[in-house]
Amino acid sequence: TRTSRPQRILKAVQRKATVGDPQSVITAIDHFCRHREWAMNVGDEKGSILDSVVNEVSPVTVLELGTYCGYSTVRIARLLPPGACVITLEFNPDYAAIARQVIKWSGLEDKVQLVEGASGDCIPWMKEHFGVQAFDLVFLDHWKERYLPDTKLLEECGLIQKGTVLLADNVICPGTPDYLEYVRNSPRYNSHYYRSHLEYTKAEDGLEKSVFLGY
Ligand SMILES: O=C(NCCCCc1cc2ccncc2s1)c1cc(-c2ccc(F)cc2)cc(O)c1O
Ligand SMILES: [Mg+2]
Repeated sequence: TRTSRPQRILKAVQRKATVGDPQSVITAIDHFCRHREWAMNVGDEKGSILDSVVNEVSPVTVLELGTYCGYSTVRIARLLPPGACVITLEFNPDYAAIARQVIKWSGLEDKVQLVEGASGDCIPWMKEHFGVQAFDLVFLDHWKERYLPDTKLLEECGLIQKGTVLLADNVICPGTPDYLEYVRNSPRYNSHYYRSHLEYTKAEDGLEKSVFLGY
């Protein structure tokens, strides 16, 4: 059967990127998705905003919800200092298998823990299994209707503490209206919308950054 789109993305990385060079992996994926086939990576425009938030937060522990091919995992991990790490959850085993190879090609496997499973099942085990106290940064990029329930679950599990930054992709397209309403109206979050575009297109999309203010 035909290869899958994630497999074709991995091929583009193996053809165009240099092993151990995260920027070349990012550039190879962006080139493929802009000129060959669209894919749901956060992309270069929103990716630059992601980079600036990671640099501003200088997180020690990051949670990414939704790995896909590992594009944003590589963007985040390449900016982390030694000792910092990103735990990334992926539900789809085929996506996870490709992401592991993309992350390995970039040479960042020591900074990444890829967990296969559904966010609702994995989040309650985070403290026990991974010795995480609280996350400094959470990048939400998974099922759009899971953004709000998983944010509430993270709060209940004590994985969001004063100062934790939530950064959510696709708040306009496909859209996460209930999540936006919650973080923008809750007295416990300070929210800011970074206007941008849907990856590799002219359609509007953006990232919402929400800082938890504590109880
Ligand atoms: O669905 C999107 N992303 C989530 C994929 C769901 C994968 C999951 C990961 C995981 C981990 C843990 N638990 C549960 C889950 S479920 C997505 C879709 C578009 C888009 C935009 C316009 C279109 F016309 C068509 C697609 C753009 C984007 O940037 C996206 O991120
Ligand atoms: Mg996205």
